[in-house]
Amino acid sequence: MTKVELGPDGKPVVPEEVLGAVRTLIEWAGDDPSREGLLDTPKRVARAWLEYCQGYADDPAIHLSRTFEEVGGYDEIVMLRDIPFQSHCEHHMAPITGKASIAYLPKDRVVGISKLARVLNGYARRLQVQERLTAEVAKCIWDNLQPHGVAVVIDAQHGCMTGRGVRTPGVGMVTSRLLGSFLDDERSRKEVLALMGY
Ligand SMILES: Nc1nc2c(ncn2[C@@H]2O[C@H](COP(=O)(O)OP(=O)(O)OP(=O)(O)O)[C@@H](O)[C@H]2O)c(=O)[nH]1
Ligand SMILES: [Zn+2]
Repeated sequence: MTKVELGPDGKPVVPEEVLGAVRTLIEWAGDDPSREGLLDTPKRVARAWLEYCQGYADDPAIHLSRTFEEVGGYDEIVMLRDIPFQSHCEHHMAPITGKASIAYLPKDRVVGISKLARVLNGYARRLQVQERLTAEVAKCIWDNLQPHGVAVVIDAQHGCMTGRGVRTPGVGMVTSRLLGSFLDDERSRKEVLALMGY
């Protein structure tokens, strides 16, 4: 990721070529980038995209580096259900809006529960396809916590299918990645999917 400089107002400085690119897009789309309402738009758009893509500056594995072992012998499923998130599809840079359920079956140690949502955001705030997002979140938890099982299910709507193209508002894309005991053991798989509400 390009190093971002902060201006005196504490906001990111936007290079002239980025401003120019947004101006060109506005013009190409049919509007006049020099009219008053659009004058500051390139700067806002550029800064907004830095936020949408904040994940490039994040190493999601770091969020899983602090674990706790004293959990009273708890060795059942730990889950964050229906975490709302936003991402952007890498094909159209259109919003992907949805919810993710993330579960793992701990082996000896657990992680602070907010960290699962942080891992999700670290990968979601990039240009994505939903399949890769699902797989990356699962792999990060699998590699770093080395649990007995990991399950990630994402249900999301794609702006490129609602606001344009095929225009099918309301349709959800569902993806899942199950690893370890959630993949191998039918009883565990059924239990985790039932807890997620599937
Ligand atoms: N598998 C998958 N497809 C996605 C995702 N996000 C967007 N897409 C699809 O990416 C595809 C890109 O297809 P193209 O034919 O190259 O692009 P397009 O002409 O804009 O396609 P339409 O959206 O059908 O108008 C579309 O079918 C999108 O629905 C995603 O996360 N996963
Ligand atoms: Zn798309």
